[in-house]
Amino acid sequence: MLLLAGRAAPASPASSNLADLLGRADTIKTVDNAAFVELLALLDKNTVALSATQKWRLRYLKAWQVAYLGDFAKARPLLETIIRETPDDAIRMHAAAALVNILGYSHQYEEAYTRLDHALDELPKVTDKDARFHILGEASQLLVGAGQYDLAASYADQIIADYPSGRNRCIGMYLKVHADFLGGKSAQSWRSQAQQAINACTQVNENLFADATRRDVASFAIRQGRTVDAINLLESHYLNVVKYHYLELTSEYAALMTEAYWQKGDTSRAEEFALNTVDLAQKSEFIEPLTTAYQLLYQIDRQKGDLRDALNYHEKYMTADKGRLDDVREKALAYQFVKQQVEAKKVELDELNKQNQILQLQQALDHKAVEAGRLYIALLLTVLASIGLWLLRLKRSQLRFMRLARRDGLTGIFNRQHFVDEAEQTLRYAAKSMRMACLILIDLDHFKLINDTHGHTAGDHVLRRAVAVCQQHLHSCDVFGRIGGEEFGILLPESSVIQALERAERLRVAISTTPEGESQDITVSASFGIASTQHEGYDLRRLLIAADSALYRAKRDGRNRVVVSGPHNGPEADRGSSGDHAADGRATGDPAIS
Ligand SMILES: Nc1nc2c(ncn2[C@@H]2O[C@H](COP(=O)(O)OP(=O)(O)OP(=O)(O)O)[C@@H](O)[C@H]2O)c(=O)[nH]1
Repeated sequence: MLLLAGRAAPASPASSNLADLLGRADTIKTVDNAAFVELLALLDKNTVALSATQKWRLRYLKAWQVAYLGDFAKARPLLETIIRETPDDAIRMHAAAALVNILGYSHQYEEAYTRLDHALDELPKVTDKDARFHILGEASQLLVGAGQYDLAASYADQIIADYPSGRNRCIGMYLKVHADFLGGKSAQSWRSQAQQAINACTQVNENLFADATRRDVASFAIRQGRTVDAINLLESHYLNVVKYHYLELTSEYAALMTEAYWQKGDTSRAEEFALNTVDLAQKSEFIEPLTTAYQLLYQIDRQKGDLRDALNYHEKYMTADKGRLDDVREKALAYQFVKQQVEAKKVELDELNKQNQILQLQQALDHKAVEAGRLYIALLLTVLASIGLWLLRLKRSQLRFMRLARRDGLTGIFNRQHFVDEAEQTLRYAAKSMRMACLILIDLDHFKLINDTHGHTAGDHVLRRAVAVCQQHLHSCDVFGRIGGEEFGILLPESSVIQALERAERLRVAISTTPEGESQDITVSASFGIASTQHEGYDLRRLLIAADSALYRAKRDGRNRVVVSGPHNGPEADRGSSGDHAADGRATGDPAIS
């Protein structure tokens, strides 16, 4: 893996601005590591003056330096603490990228992919372009190792999209070309893409990445059998590559030169570069160039007929190739394992989310059910209230109809039927309790004449007034009703004949007395007939007949008088023993009661 580090002018020792120093330190860490270390020491002495974020940044740079020196065991917990504790997204992303890098170097692929996955999950919220570049670059390189070339290319594409120019665009383009090359996309378009990457990197003096791209271009040429092109390209840049002291790239160049010269038939040059590759690759355990070199040394010795050496190299080749294949398999397996775990977690999370959704729906349904229940209750109460109201109205109208059915329309007192019912009930009670009762029948005198003389309305008025007068003299237990046109009945419970006679006489006087303020033109009087249970018994029919008979006699005897029915009141009796209760009353009044 290539180092994805900044490159800038060395720090000015005169700079007193700690924030600037911090920024500068970040950019020179690989270009001038010694100056970088000095800056770290300077910043470390001035930590008090640093803000919280700057302190985290300094901690990250110090951890990075530990990793850069190759002390992965020490660097790892430092980076892990930063990832866990820093509130700054960009610093966390840089630390995660550095950790992924050292985990990859240490062949701890499973953890490297897991860390990478977490960091990539967080990436959408990271706005710092450098932090995005760092993790995307590491992702692209690590995924190439797992054989995930398309994915690696897509992360490189994101870097290219983030940077329209400059160093990071060069690196993005290199990563893209490299992933596409390993992914087998070696078409004509790839060659022009590779050229563009070389140009982009040369423009910004990133010769290392330009030469790394040339490595792929040369490898591509060897694959196509364009051996001379490959040798020319490799030879013209090999010395430059050596100067980087970047052993991985140098050993790869040497291995390619071995292949190219072998393909060309230049066995001695091929052997020279193969031994060179072995020397370089052994130092740094770069297994792929080593495999290539051993394989060719075996072939060269076999061609030379040096079978013992050939066998020796073949064994080394087999061992190196096994190691290479194991490493490739390990990376691929680790990637697949992490991917599966992530998928499983996702499924688990989806399942939890679904359960959550179901719960929420359930709650919503319960809520709706409660609401519906409330609505039903409200509806029920409304229906019940309506029914109650309706029943009340029905009862009222029933009562009104009953009253109308029982009352006389003109005077408001009981009509004939109701009077009969009530009187019969009162008489039954009186009979049971052996108490006397009397029935008085009242008939207005010459009422037809009043109607004829003063009109029907005046007649109605006379009727209402006569009723009102009677009501003034009634007791609460008396039963009062209109029997016919101008005829009324009063049943007096617990009343003797004498009492009935007295009360009838009071009524007679009251009716015939014209109230003050009323016209004296209308002369009103009434005749009264009284029957008592003492003589007639408690049958209403008999009482009515007897009272009517007495009333008839009152009319016959001159009206405006009271006559009591009874044996003493017969035509003879009237004048006999009783001495005629209703003596000579005239229409003018003054009835004589004996
Ligand atoms: N204004 C009015 N007149 C009524 C009503 N009901 C009955 N009448 C009248 O009352 C009169 C009763 O007349 P009659 O039966 O001849 O008796 P009268 O004229 O009172 O004579 P005597 O009973 O013999 O004194 C009739 O002319 C009826 O039309 C009513 O509700 N209003």
